[in-house]
Amino acid sequence: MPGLTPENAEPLLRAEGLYKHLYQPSLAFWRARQPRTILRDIHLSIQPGERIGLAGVSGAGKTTLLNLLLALNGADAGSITCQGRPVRPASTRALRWYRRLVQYIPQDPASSLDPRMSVRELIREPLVRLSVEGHHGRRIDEALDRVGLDQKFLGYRPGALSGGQAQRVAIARAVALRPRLLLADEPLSGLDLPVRAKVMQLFNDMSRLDDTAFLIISHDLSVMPRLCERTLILHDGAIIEDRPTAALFGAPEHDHTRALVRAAHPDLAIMMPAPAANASYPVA
Ligand SMILES: Nc1ncnc2c1ncn2[C@@H]1O[C@H](COP(=O)(O)OP(=O)(O)OP(=O)(O)O)[C@@H](O)[C@H]1O
Repeated sequence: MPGLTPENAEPLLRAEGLYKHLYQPSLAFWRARQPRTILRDIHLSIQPGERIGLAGVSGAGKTTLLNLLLALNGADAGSITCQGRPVRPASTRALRWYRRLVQYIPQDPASSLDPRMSVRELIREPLVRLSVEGHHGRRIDEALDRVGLDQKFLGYRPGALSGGQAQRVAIARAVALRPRLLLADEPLSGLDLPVRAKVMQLFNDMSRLDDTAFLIISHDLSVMPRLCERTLILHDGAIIEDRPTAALFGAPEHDHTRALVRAAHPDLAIMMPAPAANASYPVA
């Protein structure tokens, strides 16, 4: 029997053959409702510590896929497993173990954080909701420290935070649960350059030091070389590329990817090193 190597080890998260259809009412009442396929035959596997980018233009299906991976919606076909266990939208209780392993960092946290709660309450809330045992105060201090925010912010409410500070509170909420995978939706958008650099450094450290995996979703391909070793391109509901980021930027296989690379940075393609089978891209 072969040993358990990274190649044959069960990934942290595996999606196989996912389909999602949308049933739109037909304008002609005598015709049956016509399903529209939003996601088609999605295969995806995420190993511990991997940083993967998922890019695609508006309407490509990123949010729909994210909602399946977060078990907020069910797929019409295919399966998702986490550490070998099936993941299905079910009761909150049944999903508790999954929510502790897989956390979400929302786009635009400034507007998604409850304005009535202090930073301390915001970070504690998921620990209570998911019945995390142990000393919550210690976890809150640790999470705040991890995202580089001073303890004085614990008493602040979201209205008193800058965009970058709110983003870090949103990350601290997820980090306090010590998740194995973070799904981050446009995590750098709206941040100024120094804060962007801090968030990128944090993600990099978490993947290297704690083996936390990341799936970073963005319509902007230019974030991928800075953050992700592997990049997936979603186009019209299908993954058309899944390759090491440097290889993808060095020699995009699809016209659609070429257009995305050009839009991300006109000079980026020629700045990239030649693609190699095991290429990885240095994170700034
Ligand atoms: N509830 C819905 N009703 C009608 N169409 C929908 C619905 N949800 C998704 N769609 C359609 O499914 C497709 C994929 O949408 P989705 O929101 O997943 O794309 P996206 O890549 O996340 O786009 P964006 O970057 O703009 O958020 C789009 O064509 C969208 O119009």
